[in-house]
This record gives sequence, C-alpha cells and structure tokens, in this order.
Amino acid sequence: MSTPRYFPVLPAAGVGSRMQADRPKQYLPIQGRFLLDYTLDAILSYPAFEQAVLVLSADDPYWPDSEYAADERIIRAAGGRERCDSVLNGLAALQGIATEQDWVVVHDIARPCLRHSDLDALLGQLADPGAILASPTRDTMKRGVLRDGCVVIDHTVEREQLWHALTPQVFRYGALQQALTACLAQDLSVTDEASAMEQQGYQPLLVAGRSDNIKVTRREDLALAELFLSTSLSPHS
Ligand SMILES: Nc1ccn([C@@H]2O[C@H](COP(=O)(O)OP(=O)(O)OP(=O)(O)O)[C@@H](O)[C@H]2O)c(=O)n1
Ligand SMILES: C[C@](O)(CO)[C@H](O)COP(=O)(O)O
Repeated sequence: MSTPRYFPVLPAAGVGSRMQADRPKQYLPIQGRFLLDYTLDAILSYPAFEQAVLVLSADDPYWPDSEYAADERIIRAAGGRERCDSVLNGLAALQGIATEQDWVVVHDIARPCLRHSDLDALLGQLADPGAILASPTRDTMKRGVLRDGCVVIDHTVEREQLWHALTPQVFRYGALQQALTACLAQDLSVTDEASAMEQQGYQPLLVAGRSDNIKVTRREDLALAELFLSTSLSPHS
C-alpha cells in the first residue's frame, strides 16, 4: 500500500466584510507581516506537505507583496463567489496531481495561529470518511428568540455534544469533490467541508484542537491572533 499523500487547499479569496478594513483581512499586518504569511508559514513548514493550493481572488493586487509570492510549492487557483466555490476551484487545481484517494487538508487562510501539534493530532487520528479540528463549547449555551424587538432566552441548550468547527478539515480528494459538487448542484448551504460530507450521509471524526486556532473575523480578533502568535518561541510548534 502506498504512503498517504496530503495536499493543503487554502481558501484565501474572501473579502473580509466583517473586518471592515480597507483591504481583505488576509493582507492586514501582524507585527509588520501579512496575516496570510503566518498561515503559509504553518502549512509550508509542516513536513508532510510538499505543495499547497492557494485560492486567491482573480483581481487580488496584494499577493505579489507576500513573502511567499515566488514560492514554487504554491499552486494557485481562482476564488469563487462563496467559500465552498473557492474550495471547489482549489480542488480542481489538483486535477492530475492528486489521486482520488489522496487526502486534501482544507484550511482557512484566516486562521494564522494553527500549530503543528494540532496537525499531528488531526493527521494521527485521520480515518475514513475524514476528520476536522474542532473545539468543544465551554460556556453555557442559550437559544435566543425574538420578542417585542428584543432577543430573549428561549431555553438553555444542552452543550455536552456541541463543538465549534475549526479548520483544517481533511477528506479524500475524490469524496470531497463529489460531496461539494452535489451540494452546490442542489443549492444546499455549505459553510465547511464537513457539512458537505454530512449532507452525503457521512459522519466525519471530530478531533479536539486548540481553541487559539481562531478565525480572524472581526477587528478584535487581530489583536488576539497577534497575542497567540507571540506566546511561543516557535509559533507553529
Ligand atoms: N468566496 C470566498 C469566501 C471566503 N473565502 C475564504 O474562506 C475563509 C473563511 O472565510 P470567512 O472569514 O468566513 O469569509 P471572508 O469573506 O473572508 O469574511 P466575511 O465573511 O467577513 O466577508 C477565509 O480564509 C476566506 O479568505 C474564500 O476563499 N472565498
Ligand atoms: C470552515 C469554517 O472556518 C468553520 O468555522 C468557516 O470558514 C466558517 O465560516 P463562518 O461562516 O464565518 O462560520
């Protein structure tokens, strides 16, 4: 049996509307470097990854200024309307490179604090039909309901089995491409790769990951990411 191969696919074609900045958040500076360069550090320094697909907007003017702009390990793909369209374009770029059975490791470029220890845990436990990093909920969870223009508590939700879905999310190349294509053809909502697989009847594994693997989404997240990236001698170890 041949050794499994892993191909990172990094969706990086978002506009970052919730960040309300003057540019997509992946190009905001953290300690003088693009946010995206930290994510690429984490992925491209991981020994099991030889190449990575980076999905960028067709009209992205910032990429040439990245530290990785000339890196030959990067295969570029064009972004789509939604994140799932970008991921599907990223998978298409692996045509002829990856086999159906190879694993694709989809990771948001907007999660720069990924640690190699989390990748070790995820790939170490990986089995069919695939696995995702996730973080168990900590707080008491409430379901809200709208009443007289205000949101009030309807009830407290049982939190024991609730998890925050993070990335990376790892699936077989062929199975993920099929699942995403089927969901898009049916106009189903797909906010992560696991939900596409779930809608095809699969039950991917949840692997507990670090809660500091945040997705930089709002302004306050940038300071948090900077803090997390500075709290280790080797940020991605
Ligand atoms: N059409 C899209 C939308 C998102 N993404 C990527 O998917 C990841 C998660 O996206 P998210 O933060 O939810 O979306 P953004 O468009 O970046 O931000 P917002 O939703 O606030 O506009 C990011 O790395 C983003 O660049 C993408 O490649 N293509
Ligand atoms: C895959 C994902 O990171 C899961 O948390 C995804 O990007 C979620 O996007 P959201 O719509 O901002 O939750």
